[in-house]
Amino acid sequence: MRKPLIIALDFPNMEKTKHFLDLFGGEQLVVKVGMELYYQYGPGIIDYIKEQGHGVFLDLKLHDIPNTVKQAMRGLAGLNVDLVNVHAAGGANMMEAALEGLVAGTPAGQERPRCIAVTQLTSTTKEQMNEEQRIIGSIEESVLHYARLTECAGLDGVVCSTHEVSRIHERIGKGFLTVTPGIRMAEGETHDQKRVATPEQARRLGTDAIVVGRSITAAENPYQSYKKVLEAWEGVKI
Ligand SMILES: O=c1ccn([C@@H]2O[C@H](COP(=O)(O)O)[C@@H](O)[C@H]2O)c(=O)[nH]1
Repeated sequence: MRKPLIIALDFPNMEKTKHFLDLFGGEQLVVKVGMELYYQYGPGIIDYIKEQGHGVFLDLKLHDIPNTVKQAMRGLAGLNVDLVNVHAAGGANMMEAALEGLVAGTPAGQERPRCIAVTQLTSTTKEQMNEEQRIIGSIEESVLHYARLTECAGLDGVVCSTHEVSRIHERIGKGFLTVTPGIRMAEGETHDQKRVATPEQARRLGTDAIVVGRSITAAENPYQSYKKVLEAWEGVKI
């Protein structure tokens, strides 16, 4: 099965989003809708993207008390998205509640969206984690801890950086999804990302899906950049 390249649609408005998607003609994509678009347009933006036939990862990173997250997930389950997420730092009870909400809100006959948890953001360094979050040890230890917690809560996988993928697969198993942002071409600018990797590294380390934003969306020719990242990710000439 083809492993997804998820394009992060971090655009300021609907017009720019539509213009970007039009560049791909009829090609079926998997895209990520985050806070920037969803907080402005709500379910309407999801309906529009689904109508175009694209898969959707709704990246809202829920983090609140269990009951609030449960009820929010119940609502999101009705949007027919493929993947949603929470912050693992919200704890096991919150993650279990998220799953309960998703199961309860999924319309009969539809598959429930898969649910993953953010471990340590790819913009976080070890120093920040140690000093600001007061979590001791290495990033890898913290990510692994959150991944185990996520698995125990019954979720489908995690968001992490490419560099933690092999340890997670080794400890938890290959069926546990690893979705990795922080993807950059070797020559690319890293922006605010700290734990970055190239698409080739992600493929070699066994990542299940990569999330790519600015390397494609901010490129002069987004379609050409998409093809370049896809070739590197899939390891074949397209
Ligand atoms: O740890 C995380 C979790 C989520 N993201 C999201 O992925 C994209 C990355 O965009 P780039 O432009 O390729 O940096 C963005 O939407 C983030 O919200 C992440 O980067 N790291």
